Amino acid sequence: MANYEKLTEKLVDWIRNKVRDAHAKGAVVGLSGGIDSSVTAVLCKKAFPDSTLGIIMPCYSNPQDEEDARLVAETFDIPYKVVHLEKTFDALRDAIGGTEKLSQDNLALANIKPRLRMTTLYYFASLYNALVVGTDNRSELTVGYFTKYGDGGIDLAPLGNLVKTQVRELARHLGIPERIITKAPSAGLWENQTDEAEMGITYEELDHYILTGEAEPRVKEVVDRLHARSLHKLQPPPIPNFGVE
Ligand SMILES: Nc1ncnc2c1ncn2[C@@H]1O[C@H](COP(=O)(O)OP(=O)(O)OC[C@H]2O[C@@H]([n+]3cccc(C(=O)O)c3)[C@H](O)[C@@H]2O)[C@@H](O)[C@H]1O
Ligand SMILES: Nc1ncnc2c1ncn2[C@@H]1O[C@H](COP(=O)(O)OP(=O)(O)OP(=O)(O)O)[C@@H](O)[C@H]1O
Repeated sequence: MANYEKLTEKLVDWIRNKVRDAHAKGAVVGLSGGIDSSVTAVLCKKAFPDSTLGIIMPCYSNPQDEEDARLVAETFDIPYKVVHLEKTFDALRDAIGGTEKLSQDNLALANIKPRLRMTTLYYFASLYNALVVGTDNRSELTVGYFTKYGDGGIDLAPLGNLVKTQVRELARHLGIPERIITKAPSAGLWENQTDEAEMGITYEELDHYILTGEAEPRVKEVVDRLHARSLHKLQPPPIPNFGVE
Protein backbone atom coordinates (compact mmCIF):
# COMPACT_ATOMS: atom_id res chain seq x y z
CA MET A 1 0.00 0.00 0.00
CA ALA A 2 1.54 3.33 -1.08
CA ASN A 3 2.19 5.64 1.88
CA TYR A 4 1.21 9.15 0.77
CA GLU A 5 1.42 10.53 4.31
CA LYS A 6 5.10 9.61 4.48
CA LEU A 7 5.68 10.88 0.94
CA THR A 8 4.10 14.22 1.84
CA GLU A 9 6.40 14.61 4.85
CA LYS A 10 9.45 13.75 2.76
CA LEU A 11 8.53 16.13 -0.06
CA VAL A 12 7.82 18.96 2.36
CA ASP A 13 11.21 18.44 4.04
CA TRP A 14 12.88 18.22 0.64
CA ILE A 15 11.39 21.52 -0.50
CA ARG A 16 12.32 23.22 2.77
CA ASN A 17 15.90 21.95 2.57
CA LYS A 18 16.38 22.88 -1.07
CA VAL A 19 15.08 26.40 -0.50
CA ARG A 20 17.28 26.83 2.57
CA ASP A 21 20.32 25.42 0.72
CA ALA A 22 19.77 28.22 -1.79
CA HIS A 23 19.66 30.77 1.07
CA ALA A 24 16.16 31.66 -0.10
CA LYS A 25 13.19 32.30 2.13
CA GLY A 26 10.18 30.80 0.42
CA ALA A 27 8.42 29.55 -2.69
CA VAL A 28 6.66 31.04 -5.69
CA VAL A 29 4.29 28.76 -7.65
CA GLY A 30 2.21 29.41 -10.77
CA LEU A 31 -1.35 28.37 -9.95
CA SER A 32 -3.13 27.15 -13.07
CA GLY A 33 -6.13 25.52 -11.45
CA GLY A 34 -4.77 22.12 -12.52
CA ILE A 35 -3.72 19.22 -10.38
CA ASP A 36 0.08 19.55 -10.62
CA SER A 37 0.26 23.17 -9.55
CA SER A 38 -2.35 22.60 -6.83
CA VAL A 39 -0.34 19.76 -5.30
CA THR A 40 2.92 21.70 -5.63
CA ALA A 41 1.47 24.80 -4.00
CA VAL A 42 0.02 22.84 -1.08
CA LEU A 43 3.37 21.12 -0.47
CA CYS A 44 5.11 24.52 -0.55
CA LYS A 45 2.56 25.97 1.84
CA LYS A 46 3.31 23.12 4.27
CA ALA A 47 7.04 23.75 3.89
CA PHE A 48 6.75 27.55 4.16
CA PRO A 49 3.44 28.50 5.79
CA ASP A 50 4.30 32.21 5.83
CA SER A 51 6.30 32.58 2.63
CA THR A 52 4.55 30.71 -0.17
CA LEU A 53 3.06 32.84 -2.92
CA GLY A 54 0.75 31.62 -5.70
CA ILE A 55 0.59 33.54 -8.97
CA ILE A 56 -2.46 33.14 -11.23
CA MET A 57 -1.62 34.25 -14.78
CA PRO A 58 -4.55 34.15 -17.17
CA CYS A 59 -3.58 34.48 -20.83
CA TYR A 60 -6.60 33.72 -22.98
CA SER A 61 -7.27 30.89 -20.54
CA ASN A 62 -10.44 29.06 -19.63
CA PRO A 63 -12.15 31.16 -16.89
CA GLN A 64 -13.00 27.96 -15.02
CA ASP A 65 -9.26 27.35 -14.53
CA GLU A 66 -8.83 30.74 -12.87
CA GLU A 67 -11.75 29.95 -10.60
CA ASP A 68 -10.19 26.60 -9.71
CA ALA A 69 -6.84 28.26 -8.99
CA ARG A 70 -8.55 30.73 -6.63
CA LEU A 71 -10.42 27.85 -4.99
CA VAL A 72 -7.13 26.09 -4.19
CA ALA A 73 -5.49 29.27 -2.91
CA GLU A 74 -8.45 30.08 -0.70
CA THR A 75 -9.00 26.51 0.54
CA PHE A 76 -5.37 26.17 1.62
CA ASP A 77 -4.89 29.79 2.68
CA ILE A 78 -2.18 30.45 0.12
CA PRO A 79 -1.68 34.18 -0.56
CA TYR A 80 -1.88 34.87 -4.30
CA LYS A 81 -1.71 37.54 -6.95
CA VAL A 82 -3.47 37.59 -10.31
CA VAL A 83 -1.34 38.85 -13.19
CA HIS A 84 -3.10 39.18 -16.56
CA LEU A 85 -0.77 38.42 -19.45
CA GLU A 86 -3.08 38.98 -22.42
CA LYS A 87 -1.84 42.50 -23.20
CA THR A 88 1.80 41.48 -22.89
CA PHE A 89 1.16 38.46 -25.08
CA ASP A 90 -0.54 40.60 -27.74
CA ALA A 91 2.21 43.23 -27.64
CA LEU A 92 4.94 40.63 -28.08
CA ARG A 93 3.04 38.76 -30.80
CA ASP A 94 2.56 42.01 -32.73
CA ALA A 95 6.19 43.06 -32.26
CA ILE A 96 7.53 39.79 -33.64
CA GLY A 97 4.99 39.65 -36.43
CA GLY A 98 3.30 36.52 -35.12
CA THR A 99 -0.02 35.33 -36.47
CA GLU A 100 -3.29 35.59 -34.57
CA LYS A 101 -4.11 31.93 -34.26
CA LEU A 102 -3.32 29.90 -31.14
CA SER A 103 -3.37 26.24 -32.16
CA GLN A 104 -1.40 23.01 -32.23
CA ASP A 105 -0.11 24.09 -35.63
CA ASN A 106 1.33 27.25 -34.14
CA LEU A 107 3.47 26.03 -31.22
CA ALA A 108 5.96 28.86 -31.75
CA LEU A 109 3.24 31.30 -30.71
CA ALA A 110 1.55 29.09 -28.10
CA ASN A 111 4.86 28.50 -26.26
CA ILE A 112 5.12 32.24 -25.58
CA LYS A 113 2.44 31.87 -22.92
CA PRO A 114 4.47 29.60 -20.59
CA ARG A 115 7.55 31.72 -21.24
CA LEU A 116 5.75 34.89 -20.14
CA ARG A 117 4.60 33.02 -17.03
CA MET A 118 8.18 31.97 -16.32
CA THR A 119 9.33 35.60 -16.59
CA THR A 120 6.59 36.68 -14.19
CA LEU A 121 7.40 33.96 -11.65
CA TYR A 122 11.10 34.93 -11.66
CA TYR A 123 10.16 38.54 -11.05
CA PHE A 124 8.37 37.62 -7.83
CA ALA A 125 11.03 35.07 -6.82
CA SER A 126 13.68 37.74 -7.10
CA LEU A 127 11.54 40.32 -5.33
CA TYR A 128 10.90 38.08 -2.31
CA ASN A 129 14.13 36.06 -2.29
CA ALA A 130 12.17 32.90 -3.06
CA LEU A 131 12.64 29.98 -5.48
CA VAL A 132 10.38 29.21 -8.42
CA VAL A 133 8.93 25.82 -7.60
CA GLY A 134 7.94 23.94 -10.76
CA THR A 135 5.08 21.54 -11.25
CA ASP A 136 6.51 19.17 -13.85
CA ASN A 137 5.94 15.49 -13.05
CA ARG A 138 7.85 12.39 -14.14
CA SER A 139 5.36 11.57 -16.91
CA GLU A 140 5.78 15.01 -18.51
CA LEU A 141 9.54 15.03 -18.01
CA THR A 142 9.85 11.59 -19.65
CA VAL A 143 8.23 12.72 -22.89
CA GLY A 144 9.30 16.38 -22.79
CA TYR A 145 5.71 17.54 -22.45
CA PHE A 146 6.60 21.03 -21.28
CA THR A 147 7.91 24.20 -22.85
CA LYS A 148 11.67 24.62 -22.68
CA TYR A 149 12.41 27.71 -20.54
CA GLY A 150 8.65 28.11 -20.11
CA ASP A 151 7.08 25.84 -17.50
CA GLY A 152 10.42 23.99 -17.72
CA GLY A 153 12.21 27.15 -16.50
CA ILE A 154 12.14 26.50 -12.77
CA ASP A 155 14.40 26.08 -9.74
CA LEU A 156 12.96 22.90 -8.19
CA ALA A 157 10.73 20.09 -9.44
CA PRO A 158 9.34 18.33 -6.36
CA LEU A 159 6.91 16.19 -8.42
CA GLY A 160 9.63 15.14 -10.86
CA ASN A 161 9.88 11.60 -9.50
CA LEU A 162 6.12 10.95 -9.46
CA VAL A 163 4.11 9.86 -12.48
CA LYS A 164 0.80 11.62 -13.14
CA THR A 165 -1.29 8.82 -11.66
CA GLN A 166 0.75 9.03 -8.43
CA VAL A 167 0.28 12.83 -8.39
CA ARG A 168 -3.48 12.15 -8.51
CA GLU A 169 -3.25 9.90 -5.45
CA LEU A 170 -1.15 12.49 -3.64
CA ALA A 171 -3.73 15.16 -4.56
CA ARG A 172 -6.49 13.05 -2.97
CA HIS A 173 -4.39 12.58 0.13
CA LEU A 174 -3.82 16.34 0.39
CA GLY A 175 -7.52 17.10 0.02
CA ILE A 176 -7.34 18.91 -3.32
CA PRO A 177 -10.93 19.51 -4.53
CA GLU A 178 -12.13 16.53 -6.56
CA ARG A 179 -13.19 18.62 -9.55
CA ILE A 180 -9.54 19.64 -10.02
CA ILE A 181 -8.35 16.05 -9.72
CA THR A 182 -10.80 14.69 -12.27
CA LYS A 183 -10.69 17.37 -14.97
CA ALA A 184 -8.86 16.48 -18.18
CA PRO A 185 -5.20 17.60 -17.93
CA SER A 186 -4.52 20.49 -20.28
CA ALA A 187 -1.64 22.87 -20.91
CA GLY A 188 -4.26 25.47 -21.90
CA LEU A 189 -2.17 26.75 -24.80
CA TRP A 190 -5.14 26.77 -27.17
CA GLU A 191 -8.87 26.15 -26.96
CA ASN A 192 -9.87 22.60 -26.06
CA GLN A 193 -6.26 21.36 -25.89
CA THR A 194 -5.81 18.23 -23.78
CA ASP A 195 -2.51 16.55 -22.91
CA GLU A 196 -3.67 13.09 -23.88
CA ALA A 197 -5.08 14.12 -27.27
CA GLU A 198 -1.89 16.00 -28.13
CA MET A 199 0.47 13.22 -27.00
CA GLY A 200 -1.67 10.52 -28.61
CA ILE A 201 -1.54 8.28 -25.52
CA THR A 202 -3.21 8.32 -22.11
CA TYR A 203 -1.40 9.05 -18.85
CA GLU A 204 -2.39 5.56 -17.72
CA GLU A 205 -0.55 4.07 -20.71
CA LEU A 206 2.43 6.39 -20.29
CA ASP A 207 2.71 5.78 -16.55
CA HIS A 208 2.41 2.01 -16.90
CA TYR A 209 5.27 2.03 -19.39
CA ILE A 210 7.43 4.26 -17.17
CA LEU A 211 6.82 2.13 -14.08
CA THR A 212 7.03 -1.35 -15.62
CA GLY A 213 8.92 -0.96 -18.90
CA GLU A 214 6.00 -2.71 -20.57
CA ALA A 215 3.53 -1.32 -23.09
CA GLU A 216 1.91 -2.20 -26.36
CA PRO A 217 4.04 -1.36 -29.42
CA ARG A 218 1.97 1.73 -30.31
CA VAL A 219 2.56 3.26 -26.85
CA LYS A 220 6.26 2.32 -26.83
CA GLU A 221 6.74 3.93 -30.21
CA VAL A 222 5.16 7.22 -29.13
CA VAL A 223 6.91 7.43 -25.76
CA ASP A 224 10.34 6.42 -27.06
CA ARG A 225 10.08 8.91 -29.90
CA LEU A 226 8.95 11.82 -27.70
CA HIS A 227 11.58 10.94 -25.09
CA ALA A 228 14.46 10.87 -27.59
CA ARG A 229 13.28 14.05 -29.26
CA SER A 230 13.10 16.04 -26.02
CA LEU A 231 16.23 14.90 -24.14
CA HIS A 232 17.83 18.27 -24.88
CA LYS A 233 15.22 19.96 -22.67
CA LEU A 234 16.65 18.37 -19.54
CA GLN A 235 20.29 19.04 -20.27
CA PRO A 236 22.37 22.18 -20.04
CA PRO A 237 23.09 23.77 -23.44
CA PRO A 238 25.96 21.98 -25.21
CA ILE A 239 29.30 23.80 -24.97
CA PRO A 240 32.25 22.99 -27.29
CA ASN A 241 34.94 20.89 -25.62
CA PHE A 242 37.66 22.88 -27.44
CA GLY A 243 38.94 26.43 -27.25
CA VAL A 244 41.25 28.66 -29.24
CA GLU A 245 44.50 27.00 -30.40
N1 LIG B 1 18.33 18.61 -30.30
C1 LIG B 1 18.14 19.83 -29.77
N2 LIG B 1 19.11 20.38 -29.04
C2 LIG B 1 18.92 21.60 -28.47
N3 LIG B 1 17.77 22.33 -28.59
C3 LIG B 1 16.78 21.80 -29.33
C4 LIG B 1 16.91 20.55 -29.95
N4 LIG B 1 15.77 20.28 -30.62
C5 LIG B 1 14.96 21.33 -30.42
N5 LIG B 1 15.56 22.27 -29.65
C6 LIG B 1 15.00 23.57 -29.18
O1 LIG B 1 13.80 23.28 -28.48
C7 LIG B 1 12.70 24.01 -29.04
C8 LIG B 1 11.44 23.12 -28.94
O2 LIG B 1 11.08 22.90 -27.59
P1 LIG B 1 9.89 23.73 -26.96
O3 LIG B 1 10.10 25.17 -27.19
O4 LIG B 1 9.71 23.27 -25.56
O5 LIG B 1 8.61 23.34 -27.84
P2 LIG B 1 7.84 22.01 -28.17
O6 LIG B 1 8.42 20.82 -27.51
O7 LIG B 1 7.68 21.95 -29.63
O8 LIG B 1 6.42 22.35 -27.55
C9 LIG B 1 6.13 22.26 -26.17
C10 LIG B 1 5.22 21.07 -25.91
O9 LIG B 1 4.95 21.00 -24.51
C11 LIG B 1 3.54 21.07 -24.31
N6 LIG B 1 3.31 21.78 -23.05
C12 LIG B 1 3.71 23.07 -22.94
C13 LIG B 1 3.50 23.74 -21.74
C14 LIG B 1 2.91 23.05 -20.67
C15 LIG B 1 2.57 21.73 -20.83
C16 LIG B 1 1.96 20.99 -19.68
O10 LIG B 1 0.99 20.25 -19.87
O11 LIG B 1 2.46 21.14 -18.59
C17 LIG B 1 2.76 21.10 -22.03
C18 LIG B 1 2.98 21.80 -25.51
O12 LIG B 1 1.63 21.55 -25.68
C19 LIG B 1 3.88 21.23 -26.61
O13 LIG B 1 3.46 19.97 -26.99
C20 LIG B 1 13.13 24.29 -30.48
O14 LIG B 1 12.46 25.43 -30.97
C21 LIG B 1 14.62 24.49 -30.33
O15 LIG B 1 14.89 25.81 -29.93
N1 LIG C 1 -3.07 30.37 -15.97
C1 LIG C 1 -2.00 30.04 -15.26
N2 LIG C 1 -1.71 30.74 -14.15
C2 LIG C 1 -0.64 30.45 -13.39
N3 LIG C 1 0.22 29.46 -13.67
C3 LIG C 1 -0.02 28.72 -14.76
C4 LIG C 1 -1.14 28.97 -15.61
N4 LIG C 1 -1.10 28.07 -16.61
C5 LIG C 1 -0.01 27.31 -16.39
N5 LIG C 1 0.64 27.69 -15.28
C6 LIG C 1 1.87 27.12 -14.67
O1 LIG C 1 2.52 26.30 -15.62
C7 LIG C 1 2.48 24.92 -15.22
C8 LIG C 1 2.23 24.02 -16.41
O2 LIG C 1 0.89 24.15 -16.59
P1 LIG C 1 -0.11 23.51 -17.50
O3 LIG C 1 -1.45 24.05 -17.18
O4 LIG C 1 0.43 23.75 -18.81
O5 LIG C 1 -0.14 21.96 -17.26
P2 LIG C 1 -0.02 20.90 -16.12
O6 LIG C 1 1.35 20.37 -16.13
O7 LIG C 1 -1.14 19.95 -16.37
O8 LIG C 1 -0.18 21.57 -14.71
P3 LIG C 1 -1.47 21.70 -13.91
O9 LIG C 1 -1.96 20.31 -13.69
O10 LIG C 1 -1.07 22.36 -12.66
O11 LIG C 1 -2.37 22.54 -14.78
C9 LIG C 1 1.35 24.87 -14.20
O12 LIG C 1 1.44 23.77 -13.34
C10 LIG C 1 1.48 26.21 -13.52
O13 LIG C 1 2.51 26.22 -12.55
